[in-house]
Amino acid sequence: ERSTSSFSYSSYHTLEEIYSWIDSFVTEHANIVSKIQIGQSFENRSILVLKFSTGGFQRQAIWIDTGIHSREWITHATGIWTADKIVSEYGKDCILTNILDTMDIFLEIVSNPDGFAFTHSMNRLWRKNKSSRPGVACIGVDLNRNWKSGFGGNGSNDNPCSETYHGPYPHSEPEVSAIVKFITDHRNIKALISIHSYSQMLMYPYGYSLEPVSSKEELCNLSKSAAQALYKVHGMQYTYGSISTTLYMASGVTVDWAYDSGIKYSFSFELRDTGQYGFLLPATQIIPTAQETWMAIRTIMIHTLNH
Ligand SMILES: O=C(NO)N[C@@H](Cc1ccccc1)C(=O)O
Ligand SMILES: [Zn+2]
Repeated sequence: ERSTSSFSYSSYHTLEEIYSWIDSFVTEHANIVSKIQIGQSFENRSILVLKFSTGGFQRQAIWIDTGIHSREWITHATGIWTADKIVSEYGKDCILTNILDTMDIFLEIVSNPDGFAFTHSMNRLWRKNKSSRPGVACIGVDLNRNWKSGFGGNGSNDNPCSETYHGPYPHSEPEVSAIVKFITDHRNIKALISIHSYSQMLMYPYGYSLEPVSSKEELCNLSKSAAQALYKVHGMQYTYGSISTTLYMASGVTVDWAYDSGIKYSFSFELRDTGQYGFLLPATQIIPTAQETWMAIRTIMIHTLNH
């Protein structure tokens, strides 16, 4: 991509197109965006994070990841649009400007690059990463079951051929350990938003337990406000609540690890739709989905700034 002006934000893109867009995007907005490689995938692809910062050092920050499940293409597309929204709103939208004048934003768009490449080449519905181990018959670990909190519990599977295989041990997967290392070393991440599709839900911990988290009132109210802000844009209804009570038991998930690591404002989205197209959401819905999701993300960010 020579420049982002020719990039279509209303289309789905390949890994190569996204990585070259990232380079153009960072070049064009070098005053506020930088690119960090936090690690390498199992198949040795770069794992890239965009950093949005207006200065300071180790400022309190917000982490957003998309694409941890490779078939959920609407999430990468939403991440890309969100990156462009952040740079275009800075200096215009006073809420986003206030956020970025105090906090940094980290955005990992392709959190599972090997799986994503595979959805373009071989299997559009591939979910896991592409790790393989001697003597193990099937490929891939579910990167949303490989985290330490509740690892191996109900709502994950110890069968390597399962779509929810948790892996041999917590943080065994390079795509997960890279994030763990980055967030742990940073020491000042205040909110984490991990974006999936589909079902139209906004959820907070726990997935590994039916027990309510200590901050359940606050997280419930915040998820309600965020869902309402989302609804106002295009009338899409999102349900909200804890993962285990709203969706199903899921152990070893990103947001449970984040919450148990002290990141109180940890949320997971399930974007559009509710099953009509599912993972094959038409590209015509990319921008509407991203627009409404932005209003929910912005609600979570301003709450994080003010608390
Ligand atoms: O990935 C999908 N659907 O595609 N659903 C998520 C649901 C989820 C999201 C966040 C935390 C726990 C559970 C999954 O990993 O099962
Ligand atoms: Zn998912």
